[in-house]
Amino acid sequence: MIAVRDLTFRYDDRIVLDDVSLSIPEGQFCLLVGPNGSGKTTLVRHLNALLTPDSGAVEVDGTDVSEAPVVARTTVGMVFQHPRDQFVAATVGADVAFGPENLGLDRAEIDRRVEDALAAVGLDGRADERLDELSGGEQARAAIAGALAMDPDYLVLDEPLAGLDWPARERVLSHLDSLYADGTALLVVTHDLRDLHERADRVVGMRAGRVALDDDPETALDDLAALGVRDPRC
Ligand SMILES: Nc1ncnc2c1ncn2[C@@H]1O[C@H](COP(=O)(O)OP(=O)(O)OP(=O)(O)O)[C@@H](O)[C@H]1O
Repeated sequence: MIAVRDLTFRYDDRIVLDDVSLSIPEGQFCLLVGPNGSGKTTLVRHLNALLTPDSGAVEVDGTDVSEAPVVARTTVGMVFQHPRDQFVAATVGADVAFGPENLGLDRAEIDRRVEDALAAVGLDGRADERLDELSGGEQARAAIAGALAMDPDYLVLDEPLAGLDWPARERVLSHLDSLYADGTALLVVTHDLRDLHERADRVVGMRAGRVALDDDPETALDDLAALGVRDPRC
């Protein structure tokens, strides 16, 4: 379980997360919604210790992530909205292999994970291409592949479908389905609930740094407009 307890965080003097408490159980498919600037990205960046709380704590499977950031980053995979920021290598294959290499896996296992992850996002056969020569959507898919190759227990995706063409979108959704079926917890930050709402177990909504909504997807529908989120049925 990911347990966020009484988390408060400021940028400079401005409170961006205000006493947030939230638990995400193993295997749950949870959507995180809310208006621009409500604190969604700031919250998820705490889940694997990319940010440190001013007060409160985040625990993953009972371990405080600030005390064990490497364990947290292995257990909680993260795909950001601007994939360029998260690449560490020049080519697609080297970047996707980077995480598994750091887990100390043997070469055959690394190669298998890279191959599977690239196939899952439709980038098979493109391992040797330079990341800076890919389109925005292809970069987004490479970033997702990087997280998939880590085989995390919890996977956080910030707007994973934005900018993807229809076949890539379908491929990513179908891969999310199989991860979920295999027991991976998914936390998807999004402004667009289409194709996600019906898959989710839960919708959490943020407003001004606080949790303003936490409900099952059907019940949450009535409260989406108040959070500036479009009803996926419209
Ligand atoms: N590096 C930073 N330095 C200072 N303020 C920041 C920084 N990053 C975010 N903020 C501020 O923190 C607040 C919350 O930002 P955050 O990115 O968490 O919101 P969000 O809900 O993810 O928004 P969006 O839907 O636009 O992605 C915003 O007001 C933003 O301006």
